[in-house]
Order: sequence, then C-alpha cells, then structure tokens
Amino acid sequence: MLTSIARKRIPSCRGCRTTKLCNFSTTGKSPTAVVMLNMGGPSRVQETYDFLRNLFLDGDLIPLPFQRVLAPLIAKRRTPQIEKQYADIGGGSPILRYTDYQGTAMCALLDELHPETAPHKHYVAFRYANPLTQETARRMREDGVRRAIAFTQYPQYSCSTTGSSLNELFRRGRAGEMGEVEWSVIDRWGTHPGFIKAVAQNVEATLSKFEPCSRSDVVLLFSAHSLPMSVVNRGDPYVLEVAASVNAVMERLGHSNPYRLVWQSQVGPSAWLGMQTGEAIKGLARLGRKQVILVPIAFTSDHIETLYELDIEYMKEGKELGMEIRRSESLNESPVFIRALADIVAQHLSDYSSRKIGPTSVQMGLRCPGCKSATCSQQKHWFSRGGR
Ligand SMILES: C=CC1=C(C)c2cc3[nH]c(cc4nc(cc5[nH]c(cc1n2)c(C)c5CCC(=O)O)C(CCC(=O)O)=C4C)c(C)c3C=C
Ligand SMILES: [Fe+2]
Ligand SMILES: [Fe+2]
Repeated sequence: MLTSIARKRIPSCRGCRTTKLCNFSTTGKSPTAVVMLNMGGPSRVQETYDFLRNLFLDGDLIPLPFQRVLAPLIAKRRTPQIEKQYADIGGGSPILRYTDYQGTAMCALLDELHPETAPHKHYVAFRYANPLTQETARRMREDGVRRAIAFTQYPQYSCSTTGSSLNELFRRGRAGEMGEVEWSVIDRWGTHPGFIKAVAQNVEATLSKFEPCSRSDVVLLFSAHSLPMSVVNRGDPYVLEVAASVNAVMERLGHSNPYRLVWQSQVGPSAWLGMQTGEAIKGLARLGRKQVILVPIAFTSDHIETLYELDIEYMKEGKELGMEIRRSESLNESPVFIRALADIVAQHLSDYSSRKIGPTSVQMGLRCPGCKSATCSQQKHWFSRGGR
C-alpha cells in the first residue's frame, strides 16, 4: 500500500522526516498537523537513562516527593536492568519507527479521505524520548502550522498517559512555542470499530496456528499495562476503557473463546491492579488449561512490554509449564489499523468543521474524578477553547 501512495508524492520539504509522502512543500499550503502523542522509548540502548529520567520526572505518571532530586537517582539505579532488556529486544524500542510508519501512511490516506484539509502531515510528540514535545513544537512553528489535531496513540484514556501528554502540549502551546495554532483533540478511541477489527484479526491469525480440534479451548489473555491502585482508586477511566476494548473484541470474535483481562508491567513496591499476567498464566497451567494466546490491548505497536516481558519472560515461563502459548501480533504495520487511524481523524475533522463536535470530546470536558492535577483542569479548559 505504501509504495503505491509514495509514487504519487514528490519528495523534499524542510524539517520533514517523511519527505517521500508529504505533499506540503509542493502545494506551499500550511499543513494540517496530526500530532501523534505517546510516551516513546529509547531508540538506542544508550538513550535508556534519559528516557527513564524523563519518565521519573513526570509527576502526572509517578508523583514523587523531591521529584527533581529523586528522579535522576531512581533512573540511574534502574538503567542497567532496563538497558539489558532493550539490548535483548534488538537494541532499542521500535516505537518511533512504527509511529512514523503509521503516521506517514495515515496522512497519505487522510489526503484522500478528507481533501478539504489536505495536506496532512504527522508529527510525533513523545513524552519521555526523542522527538520530545518541545522539538515537535519547534518543527511545527518552522512549518507554519495553523491547525493541529492532538491525537493520542493510547487507545484508552488515563490521566497518567494521555493526560500527561496533553499537559505537556498545553505547557508548550500556552508558552507560544508553536506559534498561533487552532487545536482540537482526539483523546480516546478504545472501541473504534477499525481498531477492534485490527486486534480481532490478529487474534484470529494466531488462533489459526492451533490445531482445529482444540482451537475453541484456547484461552485469550488480554494483557494491558497495569496501574497503581492509587490511580485506579481516584477513578481513572483507563481500567473501564480497557475492559470496553476487550468486550468489543470478544463481540467481534463472536465470543469464540474463553477469555480474561490481566495486567502486566507493574513497577516498584506499591499496590498495582491485578491479576498479574504472569500469575494468570501459572493459574491456568495449574488448572490444566495449557493453550493460551497473549493479546496486547492497550498499546498500538511493539515495545519492551510485548517484546521482552510477554515474548521472552512469559513465553519462557509458559513453555516451561508445558503450555502451548503464543502472542497475538501488535498492530505495528497492520493496514486495517492504519485505515482505522485515518478514519478516526477524518471523522473528527469532518464533525469539527460541521460543528457537530467541539475541540474536545464530551468525556474530556468532564473533570477527572479524584484527579488533583491543576494542570489537568487548566489544560482541558485551554483545549476546549481551541488552544486559546
Ligand atoms: C497504556 C499503557 C501504559 C500505561 C497505562 C502506563 C502506566 C504507567 N507506567 C508506569 C511506569 C513505567 N512504565 C514504563 C515503560 C512503559 N510503559 C508503557 C505503557 C504504559 N504505562 C510502555 C509501552 C512502556 C515501555 C516503552 C517502550 O519500550 O517503548 C517504565 C520504564 C520501564 C521500567 O522501568 O520498567 C516505567 C517505570 C507507571 C508508574 C504508570 C502508571 C501510573
Ligand atoms: Fe486528570
Ligand atoms: Fe508504563
């Protein structure tokens, strides 16, 4: 698909890292920016410390006393262990590569689906790794962007993920680092039919690798990044929205298999939401349910949690317990998923221009229950006025 689209476009625009598909320089029109928000990951092992330091500095993700002092110390202590994990998955996180691939293909489709706002250009704004929001702001200013959509790449909303990215974008925008931009926000899309179809297709492809006679007994373990119980207990919507995604995938699959939702990647000594993925695998093995598929449900491309924790740690554990355990592929380069991304943005642009919707979703306009972040409420107000 990409090659045929690429042929239509003429290369070369300044500051654009996906020049092949971008028609911005050839039309001279200011692009409609689609700003893809995510946490990011170290592209090279050597960037692990900086990534972890930025992560532990984020009070929206991990509120720490004396954060500016403690964050570098915790990052330094954690770096060797995490560096080894990135080395074991091929020398770094593939998140930037996949996000650029998805963004390039999405914008090429968007130019066709919604020509009124073409050319569309994707920008990546990571919270903890390059390109950081600050650098993205500079590139948007250079490109003369006047209209932008903040598009979270976390399907389900949490104040600690999407909320944190929007807070950072708000800080940069309010400081005028992007110039004069009219903003609108896509803050959650965990039950979008295209996203659900893409996940379901990958589950079906994995199911087809099991012997037909036992296929309907395979247990689907949907695995999402856990949350500290302190975040769950303040009413963060993530848990509910992840469950809604799982339910929608199972409906799409016609409830073909037994399934459950489990939680992975807890960090540190505090209480986190369970049951943990590893415990669930062991529990199933004890019950003699030895055929399992691990389904990542809360992230749109591969990362350390799929490639290391699921593929290396849990697969090994499962195999040692005599299980036939496989993982459903992440969405990565899935054409169905890329089409879903384009559909989500095209629908948003068209509803926004016909004033069916405002700059933010109805849910985003609500105050997060229990969230004490002053920036979070200021940010919502700022975006609801289109970034003014
Ligand atoms: C939807 C996904 C994620 C949620 C929700 C989330 C919450 C969350 N995470 C931490 C702490 C850490 N997360 C780390 C890495 C990491 N987290 C996610 C996703 C979510 N996190 C991903 C995809 C990754 C890996 C990035 C990559 O490889 O590309 C880390 C660093 C790794 C480590 O030290 O173990 C920490 C720390 C908290 C506290 C939290 C909720 C409040
Ligand atoms: Fe919040
Ligand atoms: Fe995390």
